[in-house]
Amino acid sequence: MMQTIIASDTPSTAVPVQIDIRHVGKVFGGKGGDSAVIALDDVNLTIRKGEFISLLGPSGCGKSTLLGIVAGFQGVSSGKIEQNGRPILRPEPSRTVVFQDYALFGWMTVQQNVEFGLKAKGMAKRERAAIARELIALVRLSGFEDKYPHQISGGMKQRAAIARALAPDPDILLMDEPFGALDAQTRVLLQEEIARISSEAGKTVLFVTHGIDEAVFLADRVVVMSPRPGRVRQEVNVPLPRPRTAEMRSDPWFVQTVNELWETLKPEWQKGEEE
Ligand SMILES: Nc1ncnc2c1ncn2[C@@H]1O[C@H](COP(=O)(O)OP(=O)(O)OP(=O)(O)O)[C@@H](O)[C@H]1O
Repeated sequence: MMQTIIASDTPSTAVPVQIDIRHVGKVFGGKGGDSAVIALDDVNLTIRKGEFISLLGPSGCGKSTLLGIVAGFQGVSSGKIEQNGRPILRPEPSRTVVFQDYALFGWMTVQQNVEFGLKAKGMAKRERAAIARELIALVRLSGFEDKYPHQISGGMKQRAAIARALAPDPDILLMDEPFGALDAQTRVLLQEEIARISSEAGKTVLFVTHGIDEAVFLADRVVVMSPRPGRVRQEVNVPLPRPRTAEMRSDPWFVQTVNELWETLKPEWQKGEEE
């Protein structure tokens, strides 16, 4: 098996821990004759402020379940999960989520979608309009403020969804296969965009993906999960400097790491295909 690589730019232990996942287990079903599914088993993960973590693994290894637990959508069956030392019990604006299917409100313009969370918080119109405009510029959608979701492309919808998720100024941005529905070229462009946006916004990010190259390209640390039961099998620190740029995809370390991860994960992917 591949060696876990410890990079020289591993976030210092002086950087505060933001999310602390300790011995987390999650079981679905098992009542009334159902067979239980152990979605997560003894998962441990520490996420430090400002880190970009990719959660990588084949279908069914519990990535979305873990992201949902960090979001506060669902509780743990065992173990504990904390944000800044306090248990995560419910969804909060300090942790926002970008899903694969955009989840924009179809009856609202881009501007209104981005303002939505700020309006819900009771922020005054001028202030929220100014914040939304800034974020729309950050995701390079200036000029499209008044468009409705059906009037813009999939990639633009996902940019708008990212701006909307950044609007409440969350501690952590949770992204569940956000580029999964996009064509290959748009996906590559958006990967470069999120690398830039997360650096510029200085956000902690937990990014769920099946894509090995996407996981390595974006992350400070790739957390590799294995299925049945879902566990963390390996962590790879990524020594590539920030901001990430397209040419880093041909860096020998990048190419070798993607290949090694593929060799490691291939049997599990093949097994998943056969099921
Ligand atoms: N609400 C639920 N009820 C029952 N089983 C569930 C539920 N949610 C997830 N599971 C099961 O838990 C396991 C982990 O699922 P999860 O969706 O977290 O995996 P994943 O790695 O995100 O997969 P994918 O990449 O396909 O989205 C799977 O076996 C799945 O069928």
